[in-house]
Amino acid sequence: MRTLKVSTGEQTYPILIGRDLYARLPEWLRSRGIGPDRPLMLVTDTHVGPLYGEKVAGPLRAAGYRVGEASVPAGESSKSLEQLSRLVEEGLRFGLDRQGVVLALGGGVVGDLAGFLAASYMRGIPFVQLPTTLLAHDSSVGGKVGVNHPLGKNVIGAFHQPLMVVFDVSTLRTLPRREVVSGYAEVVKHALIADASFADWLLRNSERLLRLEPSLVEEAIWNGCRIKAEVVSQDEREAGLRAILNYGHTIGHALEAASGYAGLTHGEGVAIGMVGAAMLAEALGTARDVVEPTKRLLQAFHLPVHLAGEWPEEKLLELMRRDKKARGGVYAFVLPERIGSVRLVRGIPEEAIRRVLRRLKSG
Ligand SMILES: NC(=O)c1ccc[n+]([C@@H]2O[C@H](COP(=O)([O-])OP(=O)(O)OC[C@H]3O[C@@H](n4cnc5c(N)ncnc54)[C@H](O)[C@@H]3O)[C@@H](O)[C@H]2O)c1
Ligand SMILES: O=C(O)C(=O)C[C@@H](O)[C@H](O)[C@H](O)COP(=O)(O)O
Ligand SMILES: [Zn+2]
Repeated sequence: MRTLKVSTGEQTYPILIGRDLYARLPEWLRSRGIGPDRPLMLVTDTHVGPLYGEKVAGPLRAAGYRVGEASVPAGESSKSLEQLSRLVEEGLRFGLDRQGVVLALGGGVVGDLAGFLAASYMRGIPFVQLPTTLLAHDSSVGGKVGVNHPLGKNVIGAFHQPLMVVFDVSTLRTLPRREVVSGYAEVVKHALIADASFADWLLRNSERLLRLEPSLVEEAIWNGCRIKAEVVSQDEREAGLRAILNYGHTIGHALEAASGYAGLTHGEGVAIGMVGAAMLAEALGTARDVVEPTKRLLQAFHLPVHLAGEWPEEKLLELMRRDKKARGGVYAFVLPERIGSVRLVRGIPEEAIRRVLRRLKSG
């Protein structure tokens, strides 16, 4: 098992990465001060629950914990106020009180939704992240929790750090191929923003990583979590530095919202968004030779690098003006300086973004 730590001003919590870890949850919960007198509510989705729900709940019940279970429909549309409200109802019926703890078992959708449940339920109770997708190496770390709104991605949410992150990588065996590919977008993002040698390593090992060779996948997840943990530990609430984790997300989030959270996965949107940001940097003259290496790395993981189909330009621009990094409707993008380094740039001219959107469409 590999471990990492996230240290914000107020708390420090562990990230545990390894195989067949759920049997040790009772021991780790107790070490974090959560004994069997505390009610636990396991939140999962309709794909993950039948596969791994019992693997999590079984050892906890055997150790004397009372475990309630709630499941949401699999997919991005469950990151909604409606599902949040349903989970609150399930929590109340189960008897989840202020001593309670939420266990988020699933990908980023469950992690963000159940995390926001924990952040808001009775004004805040603890939660544990149990990620089951590759992409969730990102979403389970750092405490950004929330739900979507038709007019903007993640616009209802909070910062609420988990008690711990337990990433049992054995769960990745059942992940559909499209979600494996999608998850690598955020791994690639972590390399592109902070670690050029990790980017080289990813390029050299892409085929083995796509085949989910266990030791390599663990190495990739560990490195992605390491980079994320370092950034979050320096700037928990995105006062400055943390914005670099949003590389590729100005365009990516606009694409997700414009498609009604149904057209493409988060990772696919981020992949296209990173190519767009690299194009923007080259067009504005703030970086050279970033588009081709970015595309090469994404394509090595079979990720999309251009926009297929019809996309409403005006709507995308409107969504980007409302992006959380924007101020007063002025566009803000995280742009590459070179492979392994990015920075937040405000005041991007609209015409430059239009040209990039057209270039992304033309392939
Ligand atoms: N909070 C953050 O910092 C952060 C970071 C990155 C992404 N996100 C959010 O994460 C979400 C995307 O997460 P995701 O890509 O994990 O999607 P997801 O949670 O929808 O999971 C993808 C699909 O895989 C299924 N699945 C999950 N684990 C499985 C397993 N082990 N075996 C079989 N099927 C499994 C799910 O049921 C779902 O159908 C987005 O909403 C995005 O905004 C948040
Ligand atoms: O943790 C962060 O900070 C990130 O930006 C990580 C992103 O990968 C993630 O998608 C996050 O949810 C986006 O945050 P948002 O504030 O742009 O909604
Ligand atoms: Zn993301």
